[in-house]
Amino acid sequence: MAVLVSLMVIASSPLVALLLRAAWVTLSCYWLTPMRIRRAMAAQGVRGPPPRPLVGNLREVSALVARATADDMPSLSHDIVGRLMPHYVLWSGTYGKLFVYLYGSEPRLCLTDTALIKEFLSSKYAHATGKSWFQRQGTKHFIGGGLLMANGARWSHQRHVVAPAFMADKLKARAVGHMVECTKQTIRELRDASAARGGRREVEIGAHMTRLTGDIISRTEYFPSKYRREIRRLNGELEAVLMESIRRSREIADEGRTAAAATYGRGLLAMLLSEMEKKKVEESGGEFSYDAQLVIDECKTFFFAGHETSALLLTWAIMLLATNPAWQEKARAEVAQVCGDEPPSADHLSKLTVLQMIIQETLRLYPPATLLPRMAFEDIQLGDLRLPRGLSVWIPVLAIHHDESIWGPDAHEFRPERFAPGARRPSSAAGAGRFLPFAAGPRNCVGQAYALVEAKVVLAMLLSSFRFAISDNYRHAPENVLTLRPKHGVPVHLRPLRP
Ligand code: HEM
Repeated sequence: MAVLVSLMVIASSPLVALLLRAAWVTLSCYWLTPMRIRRAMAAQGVRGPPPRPLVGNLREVSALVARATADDMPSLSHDIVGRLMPHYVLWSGTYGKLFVYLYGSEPRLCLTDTALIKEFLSSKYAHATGKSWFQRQGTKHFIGGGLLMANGARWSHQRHVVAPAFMADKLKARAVGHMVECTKQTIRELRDASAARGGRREVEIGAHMTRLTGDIISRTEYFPSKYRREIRRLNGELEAVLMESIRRSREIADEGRTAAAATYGRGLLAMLLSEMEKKKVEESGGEFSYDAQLVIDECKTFFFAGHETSALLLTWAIMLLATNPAWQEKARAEVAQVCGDEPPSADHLSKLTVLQMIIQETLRLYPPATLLPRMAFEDIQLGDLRLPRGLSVWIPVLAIHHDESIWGPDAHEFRPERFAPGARRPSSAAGAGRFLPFAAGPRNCVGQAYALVEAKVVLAMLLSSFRFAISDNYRHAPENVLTLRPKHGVPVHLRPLRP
């Protein structure tokens, strides 16, 4: 009795109460809630590996991935799921394709059923799902409140503002010309680089594609020129450059009081600035408005979301063409027939169907984003499943793209003909949920049309300028560092086709 009384006295002290509360919150966040969610899934027959306190199954995931990617692949095989997602292969084999594991304290449900994926990514759950606290924390200092990590009403508002900049007709009107000009410059650099190698003519094409897509997005969206180079190292300076650019644009608009859109010009940055101006003039008093920091976050989001992913698509496509000369010739012949000696124009693009098939097949085998994560912010009924609030749903895009039960026994082979017009279309309604390089539903990639136009323009121009073959120095070692990339780059031999 005396012990109980002393405990009650101690607990009534404010400091101790605070400490007890902190301990309770920590215990609840890191163990009790994840365990409750895990039990709720187990009650529905969805199981998974037993977790450890605090780390969950994190150590196993890290150890399995480290072991699987320690060496290069022995052959140029596209069967890469076991290498990049060994935990998926292990646990889906043990517990079935629907399983739960704990990434640290975050319970994650692995979802591969294509009908359920289609429903889950539909507009029905656009506001009930989003980016988790962990994800947002990880990118907070990088892309901040930009579209990629926004949730709920803020996300809708931001998406509504930026989406028009990426409509197909706008792209055709202004982006194709920038893409052609930037690619011409890269072709000159590639000619010089391969000539300088004195006969060997080998270049690491990935580095050139990264520079090229960086140039294209910054020029298309009218980002300041300083934006274009070594963006990662310049993160702080970059903010200052953008801030200065925003300040000057606003001063000009204030002096002239001209319509903001006309003053700022066109493109993403211009649209964001005029949106900011509009809110300032209207003094909307609404819950949401763009301020300078959010404009900066949005610009950075678009640069990072649209730069690396596009470069990887181009790099993997060149690797696949360099190792499949028959498809390379077929695509080159199509470009010659459609474009003649001209650079590709907006009108040519829809006629480049072989190139389109090659791009789709590249995105299937090597999707730059291998996973789609979405957190359930409220309880969700998905088919027969009840997903409790706080559960993260992970869609393993790479595994779905390589699934033999969906794509057939040749799922790991490069066969662009599966995307031929008239072939059984994976992107058709019946196949929705199985081809997800750009996600799906209202929260899909807002830059999808831009990325596809860019890939066609660049590949068409490279194909008509060079014949490429993979170098003996190529080491096939795909790795997943946020995006799916070739660990040692892609060295190719280039043979110029025109003087
Ligand atoms: C081959 C190139 C590309 C691929 C494979 C790709 C893939 C994706 C994927 C899978 C998502 C969904 C991510 C998620 O919700 O977790 C996404 C979103 C996004 N992408 Fe792309 N992307 C590409 C190019 C681009 C380009 C060129 C831009 C911009 C110019 C862009 C801007 C964005 C933005 C802003 C989002 C967030 C959209 C939202 O949450 O509403 N992407 N992308």
